[in-house]
Formats: sequence, structure tokens, C-alpha cells
Amino acid sequence: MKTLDQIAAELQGYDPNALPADAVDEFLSRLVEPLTQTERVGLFDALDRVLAADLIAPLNVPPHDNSAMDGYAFAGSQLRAGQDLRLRVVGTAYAGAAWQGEVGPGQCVKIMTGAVMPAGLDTVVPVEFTRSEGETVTLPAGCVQPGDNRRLLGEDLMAGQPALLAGSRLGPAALGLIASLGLAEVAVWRRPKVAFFSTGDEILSLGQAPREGAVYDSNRYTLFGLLTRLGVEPIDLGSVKDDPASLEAAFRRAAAQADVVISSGGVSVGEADHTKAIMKQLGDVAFWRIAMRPGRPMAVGRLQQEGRSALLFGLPGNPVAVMVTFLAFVRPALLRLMGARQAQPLRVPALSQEAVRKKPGRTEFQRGIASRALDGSLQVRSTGSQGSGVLRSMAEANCLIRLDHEQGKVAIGDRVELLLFDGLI
Ligand SMILES: Nc1nc2c(c(=O)[nH]1)N[C@H]1C(S)=C(S)[C@@H](COP(=O)(O)OP(=O)(O)OC[C@H]3O[C@@H](n4cnc5c(N)ncnc54)[C@H](O)[C@@H]3O)O[C@H]1N2
Ligand code: MOO
Repeated sequence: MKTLDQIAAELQGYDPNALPADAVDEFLSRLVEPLTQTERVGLFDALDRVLAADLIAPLNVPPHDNSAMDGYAFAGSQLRAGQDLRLRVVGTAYAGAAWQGEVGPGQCVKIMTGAVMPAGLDTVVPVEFTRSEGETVTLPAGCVQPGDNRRLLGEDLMAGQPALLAGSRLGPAALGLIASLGLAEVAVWRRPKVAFFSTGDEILSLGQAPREGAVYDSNRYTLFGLLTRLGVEPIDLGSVKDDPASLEAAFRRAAAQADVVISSGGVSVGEADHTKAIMKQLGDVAFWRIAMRPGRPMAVGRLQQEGRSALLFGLPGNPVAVMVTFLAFVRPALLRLMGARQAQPLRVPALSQEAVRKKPGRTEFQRGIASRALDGSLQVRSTGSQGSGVLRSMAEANCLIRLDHEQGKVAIGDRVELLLFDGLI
């Protein structure tokens, strides 16, 4: 395990007082190592977990050639260009049991969607394309081609081939895919435990009476939501007063039971803040000023407690900064810890509906409302006030507009990049 100083020495031009967002990504990718313990869980418990090993299909899906339509199965070699085909119906194949009879030339079998294709037959004509008279059906010229409407054995998954790769995050489709292989359990990485708490003397817990100079703790609730959506095990440690004894107890308690500790507040330069001193005392911690807005101050490192080491993210106190630093840095780090292959969120291009003032030299995340323009392209406007205490701007938004480090001002119609909240938070 490398120390923070060793990692810093590996990075060119590392300056903790003006760290570009890309350098933070690079730093964290070297700091965070995936958890090593795996477990087997039932499929209902596997949602949002990360697959620990390649999943090899133990059988073919579908297990047999079958019909994609309700209609008539027949040998496609009998089709002649420009000619109707008349066939005699000699039986009915239902889904669930293979039809066993013989089918000769000029004959067909009535077949249901999903039913096994009778031996020797390779084509299905949907019932609505045909004319039926008593025991015969007529297929009008050109209504199907040989091989149409037949689903091939193994066309979804072939036995022996990987169905899902290690590091895949299991969504609803993956759960269904695993179930389609007849597997009731799957090997996943252990869920990281993430302890979180808020710091600050001005922070009121819900239920406390309002008082002058105090604000209600919102960060714990957004962090709870972000962590829960991500599929880690959140451990709420409440809000902690800004005195050394309370802070030390909170950080020790957190580090003793969690893989990751997330605090909010106290990482800037304020005089009352004891947070940084305690973090330093309990572990190997770097204090950064990131070239980013919001989310400039942030502490990152490891806390040592009772012979174990927990990752630490000391997020800035401002509520929007908490969410932005979480999405930009903590979420990818947690995904890496969870063993996920794809850790960085997808960035989607969109056209800006507004001009934006921006100087090169820092990454900015504005709260955006993305929508579809009349011509079908994706467009975005900001939610208005972008203050890093204005949580309403985050609640109204459906995306973050990410303005790159090098980017200068944005004109109406310029291309910007979005992190869409759908699937992200
Ligand atoms: N001289 C400087 N002052 C500040 C700088 C700076 O670079 N130089 N950076 C500013 C930036 S940017 C941020 S962000 C904040 C971060 O400061 P802290 O991490 O020390 O956070 P606090 O001072 O404790 O709180 C900031 C702000 O957020 C409110 N807050 C805190 N926790 C919660 C919570 N759980 N729920 C709701 N609101 C919370 C707190 O009341 C403050 O208003 O520093 C700037 N200052
Ligand atoms: O992190 Mo602060 O919120 O950049 O304003």
C-alpha cells in the first residue's frame, strides 16, 4: 500500500494547493484498491452488486431452436419466388413440450411463440400473414424468407461462453440474464461499509428547535441517498460538534467499523475547525485545494484505527459541494473499491442554451436542466443561482454541466458535457 507522499511523488506537477480535477482522478485511482472479499448472494440481493468473477454460461439460452411467432412452422426450402405456398396442417406445437410427429413435404405444424421447432423445420410464418381453409393454410408469395421467425439455440448465450464479465455492476437486465441461466446465486464483491457524519457547531439535527446562527444538517441526508443508491452499506454516525474530543471519537468510531469514512465540513481554512488537525493525527491525510467549483477544499487519505485502515474523504461543508465532490470523486472511488470496471460516469454532449462566464484553469460543475430540442438534439440550461449553498439548484437539476479545466467562456449553442442524474443519483 503506497503512502500519500509516494503517490504524490509519482504524479507530475502535483500541487496540493491547485490540483486539477484530472489529477485528483489520477491520485484516487492509485490510492483506492478493490476490496478482496467476495460472497455468494441470491439474485434478489444481487442488484447493484459487482460480479466477482466472469460468469460462464452453464447452458445454452435458448436451449433449443424455437418459434418467435404464433403461426405455422415449415421447411423454408419449399418457398418459390413469386408463388403462393399451400401447406397441410398436421399438428400443433405448444411452448413447454416438444412436438414429436413427422412433417413431410407440403406439410406444416401450427406453432406457438417459444415452442420448440419440430425436427426438419426452419421457418415460421406468422398466423396473420396466412389464409386458412379447413386443414390447409396458404402463404401468399413473398410473405416470409427461409429461416424467418426462428430463434436459434444459443443465440442469446452459448454454453461455455462468458455471459457477464467480472467487474460488471448487476442491474435489472443482468439479474434476468443470470436467472435465464438457471443460476439462483452469484459471486459478488463484499459491499463496502461507508460511515458518514456531519461536523460543525452550527449544525442542527432534525427534531432540534431552530436557533439563531444554526442550520439544519442536510448533508447527512444527501449522503445517505447517494450512498444507498450506489449500493454500499451506509452507516450514519450523526452530526458531530466541532470540538477535538467529539471529532476524535467520531473519526475513531467510523474508522473502526467502516471501509470508508466520509465527513462533511471543516476542511477549509476556518479558525474554529479542529477537523483537519484530528484527521492528521489519526492517519495519512492530504488536504487539497482543487481547481474546481464547487468543491475546492477536500481532504483525502487513510485513517488507521485498531490495526485497520479506512479510506477517508473529508468533503467541504457546503451542501452542493458535498454532492459535486461525491459524484466527481467519491463515487468513482467507491465503485473502484467495489471492484467495478466502469467507475467514471458517462459524459454526454449537449448544446448550451445559455452563455456561461468561465475562465480556463478550473473545472466547473453547474446544475443543469437537460431537455430535448425541437430538432431532437440534447440541450441544457442552468438552474439559475449556482451558489454552493443553494441545494435547491441541485434538487431542480437533472444533470451536472461539466465545464472542463481548459474551457473558457461558453457561447449559446456551444457544446458542453453533461453528467445525467438518471442512473447516477
Ligand atoms: N478563506 C477561505 N474561506 C473559504 C474557502 C477558501 O478557500 N478560503 N473555501 C470556501 C469553500 S469553496 C467551501 S466549500 C467552504 C468549505 O468549508 P468547510 O469544509 O470548512 O465547511 P464549513 O465551514 O464547515 O461549512 C461550509 C458551509 O456549509 C454549511 N454546512 C456545513 N455542514 C453542513 C451540513 N451538514 N448541512 C448543511 N449545511 C452545512 C455551513 O453552515 C457553512 O455555511 O469554505 C469556504 N470558505
Ligand atoms: O467547495 Mo466550495 O462549495 O467550492 O464553494
